[in-house]
Amino acid sequence: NQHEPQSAILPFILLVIEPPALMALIDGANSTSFNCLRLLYTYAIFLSSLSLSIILYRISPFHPLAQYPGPLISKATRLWDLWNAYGGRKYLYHSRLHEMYGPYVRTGPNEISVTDIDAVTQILRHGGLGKGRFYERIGQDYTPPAIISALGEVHTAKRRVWDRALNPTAMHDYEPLIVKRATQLVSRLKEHGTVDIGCWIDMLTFDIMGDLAFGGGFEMLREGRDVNGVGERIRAFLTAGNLLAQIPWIMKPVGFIPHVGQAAKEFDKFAQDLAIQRAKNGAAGGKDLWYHIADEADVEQEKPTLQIAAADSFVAVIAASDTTAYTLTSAIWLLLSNPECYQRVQQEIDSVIANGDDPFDANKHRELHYLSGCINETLRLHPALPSNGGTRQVRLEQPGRFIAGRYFPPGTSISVATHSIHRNLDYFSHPDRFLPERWLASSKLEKHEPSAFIPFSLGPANCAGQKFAMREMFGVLCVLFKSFEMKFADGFDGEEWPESIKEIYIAARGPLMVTLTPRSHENQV
Ligand code: HEM
Repeated sequence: NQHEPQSAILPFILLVIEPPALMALIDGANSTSFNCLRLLYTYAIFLSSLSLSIILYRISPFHPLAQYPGPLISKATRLWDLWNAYGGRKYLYHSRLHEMYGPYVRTGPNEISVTDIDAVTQILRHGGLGKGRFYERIGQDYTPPAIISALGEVHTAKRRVWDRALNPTAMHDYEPLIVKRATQLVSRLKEHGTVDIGCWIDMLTFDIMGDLAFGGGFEMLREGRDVNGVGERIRAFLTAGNLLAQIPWIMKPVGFIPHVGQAAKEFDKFAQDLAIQRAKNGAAGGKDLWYHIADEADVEQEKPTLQIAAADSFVAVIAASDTTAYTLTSAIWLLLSNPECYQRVQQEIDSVIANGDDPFDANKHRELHYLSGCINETLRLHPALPSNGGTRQVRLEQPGRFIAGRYFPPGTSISVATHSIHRNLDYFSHPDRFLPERWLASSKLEKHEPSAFIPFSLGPANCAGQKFAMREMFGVLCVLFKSFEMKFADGFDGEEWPESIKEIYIAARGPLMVTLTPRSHENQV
């Protein structure tokens, strides 16, 4: 069948009962005794002939996706991508496939990976394809409905709230909290000297989101570690989600495995406890993200329950912390690996942000053209969601779709290969090189296709926190470059660092060991 099952439960029951039922049917009344070996043979023959027939159909010219090129193993089974996802390098494997086969590659029996930006725009924009089966399942099986898994009108209503929570006026309210945390980061870093800078930036972004989404309480910077294991829990959740996303219909039965089901429940309970604490203690200062998400101003017709507000606020922590921290860490790695860019960006920051200025001032950020180029170049080379999150889908119950002149039958999943698009020679000259100046008006580079730059995705479900993330990244880099001279720590092999990057839905990274020396004319934030 070209359609994957909706849930594994019915197929699983059928697979278990069909062989003995067949045996009973064939033996009929002649059966005198139960023969264990014969039952095993029947299972083996039944399951192998079923698997073989499915595989033969999938790789045959009769399959509706037969015209799309791709490796035989990917056409035959999703297990191969599951294996690649397990190693965290699936996005790199897909990039290689695109180099070999072109902009449309069959990466699963019913999945196409796309790098053609015309198609990607049509897929993600209004009226394009909805979020795929993975999002549906996490919404149904694992979490109360939160923005990331919401579909249709529910998504539109939630998005309205999120857009209000992250508009310029709201962001202005958040600034004192962010500045306070950035100042704390600088003083904590001064106590150390040589640090895993990625880890400290992670603690900064988690503390900021803890303050904004739940009124505080993470206190990672103060303690110098992830006290409540928030980051660990989130990464474990994302790692599992990333694997389940490869075969979404298996999610429900996986939830019945005691340990997994328990972990999901604990995850929910953790968010609920934080929400109860925020509802009781109030904000860490002024209006925060929770104020909007929980609709404390009573603007919406329907106020969310505590459970739903908790789920959405926890999405804020998940969506905003590791993504921003990974991008900032990558920016530092790229700048340390390109000393001339490091010098230039530091000079620019020094000339625009005077001592005592607010490094989070958006008006100042507009003058930092080269820093803006560095951040864009980081997002291009190291997108925090290398595969743009989960797949989109031509819905089973609807007719097939023509996208950029190609036909996609009902049930087709489509994966947007962001990493591959960003490094595509058709869209960017010297695509693998860190060239911040390509983003400057004076750039002479031949190929530069801004529409192929999609680190925050596109369309109605693009990143709700894009402006917030940019403001935070500009501010944190200004603070760090004003406060410290940075270099790779002695004995640390900077060149090897990209090898540590793994995709766990978002990108995760290994330690980036950096030695920090306070600058003489440091900035007071
Ligand atoms: C450099 C940092 C960031 C990057 C690269 C990034 C990227 C993305 C991408 C690619 C998506 C689409 C994911 C999908 O469809 O599954 C997304 C969704 C989202 N992001 Fe971000 N993000 C960043 C930071 C943030 C921040 C700081 C916030 C909040 C303060 C945030 C909130 C969200 C939300 C709520 C969604 C879901 C939007 C929806 O479904 O309508 N993100 N982000």
